[in-house]
Amino acid sequence: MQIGYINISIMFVQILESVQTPAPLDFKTFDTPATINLRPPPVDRNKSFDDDEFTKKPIVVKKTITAPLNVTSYSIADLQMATGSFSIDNLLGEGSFGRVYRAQFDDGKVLAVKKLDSSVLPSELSEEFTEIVSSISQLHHPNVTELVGYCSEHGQHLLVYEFHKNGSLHDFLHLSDEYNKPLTWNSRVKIALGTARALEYLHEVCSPSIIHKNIKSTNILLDVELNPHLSDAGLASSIPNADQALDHNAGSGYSAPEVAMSGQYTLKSDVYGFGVVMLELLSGRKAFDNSKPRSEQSLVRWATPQLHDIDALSKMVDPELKGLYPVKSLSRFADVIALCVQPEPEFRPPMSEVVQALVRLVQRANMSRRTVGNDQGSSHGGGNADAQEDLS
Ligand SMILES: Nc1ncnc2c1ncn2[C@@H]1O[C@H](COP(=O)(O)OP(=O)(O)OP(=O)(O)O)[C@@H](O)[C@H]1O
Repeated sequence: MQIGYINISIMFVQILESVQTPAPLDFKTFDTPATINLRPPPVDRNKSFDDDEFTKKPIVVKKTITAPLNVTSYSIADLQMATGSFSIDNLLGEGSFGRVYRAQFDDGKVLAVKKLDSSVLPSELSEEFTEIVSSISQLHHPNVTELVGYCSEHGQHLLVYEFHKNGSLHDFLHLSDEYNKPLTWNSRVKIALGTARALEYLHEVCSPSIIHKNIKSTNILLDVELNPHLSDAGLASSIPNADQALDHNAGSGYSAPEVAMSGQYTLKSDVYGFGVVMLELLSGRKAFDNSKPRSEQSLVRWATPQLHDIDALSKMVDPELKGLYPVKSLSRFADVIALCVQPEPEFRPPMSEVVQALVRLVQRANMSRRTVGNDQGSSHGGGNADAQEDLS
């Protein structure tokens, strides 16, 4: 009887210890970035009840590997109210993983709700969803869209993010209307630098490092001050079958050549996608545009031979800028692009180097502004595109 009591006590202490020792991801700097999977090792569902390890810790096995959820849990009813029953009027867009809705709550707060498609995450995978939420909720960076909540009810899985009023960089660049003025050169540099910092954080600060896998201008959201926020961070690397859902990206113009060949995503394929976004910022063109003549449809193929030729560059630059850009800044920006979109992944720079190059570009622009007084001397079109903003 007493032995039984001691055994039960030991088991109880074991369970308590396991529950009290969650394994949160740490975000220390690391030396050798590895290809990562944010998810903990999969649980072997074929293990029998006789299995030694299984019988010793039957309840707490998953608890020890999933960090606590520190985001709000919403009910479906809450989200239905806030999105007008997921009405078309509140639909912000639809992507690889599901639809995104604008949600306005009773207290006036506005958030974005991503309803994951059941084909992406079947209803029975609720435990996997908890792990996904747990992983993504640990990402905190000023240029990464923050996960603020989730909902897992009736087999539905929804992610609730902060809402960015100015929508995506893609829409801002390519669907500009009377409300969206063309982006100034400085705003473009600011967006590139912020996005580079977000990727540097995922690649080189998070441990294990996170491959975004889906860098493109629709995943860069802009706030009211046009600061960029990278969306979907940690999503593709934690959803079990994400790579299949991302297959349609093959012809989108953002996919690195080696991804198109082998389907293998790496940190360097993210760097390539980032280079394509920079090209979009420079040229105002889409990554792939089938309304253009064949030789100009792929932005990378069309633009890369011209990146080191200043005359060609000035023809390639977004006409919406109306010549208002400092020529040196443009050519340094083009140099960074050329490094990022190299066909050989091993020659592409790590994101920390991209950040440093863009910081130097901004610092030089700020210095020359201080010494010259304004940009007129160096602006291609004689305008003063950048005098009003400090990017550093
Ligand atoms: N947090 C948000 N705030 C404001 N708008 C958002 C937010 N998240 C997404 N959107 C809008 O919803 C659209 C769809 O987003 P989503 O990420 O689902 O798809 P996508 O970026 O077009 O494609 P993919 O799923 O391949 O990334 C975005 O282009 C953007 O306009």
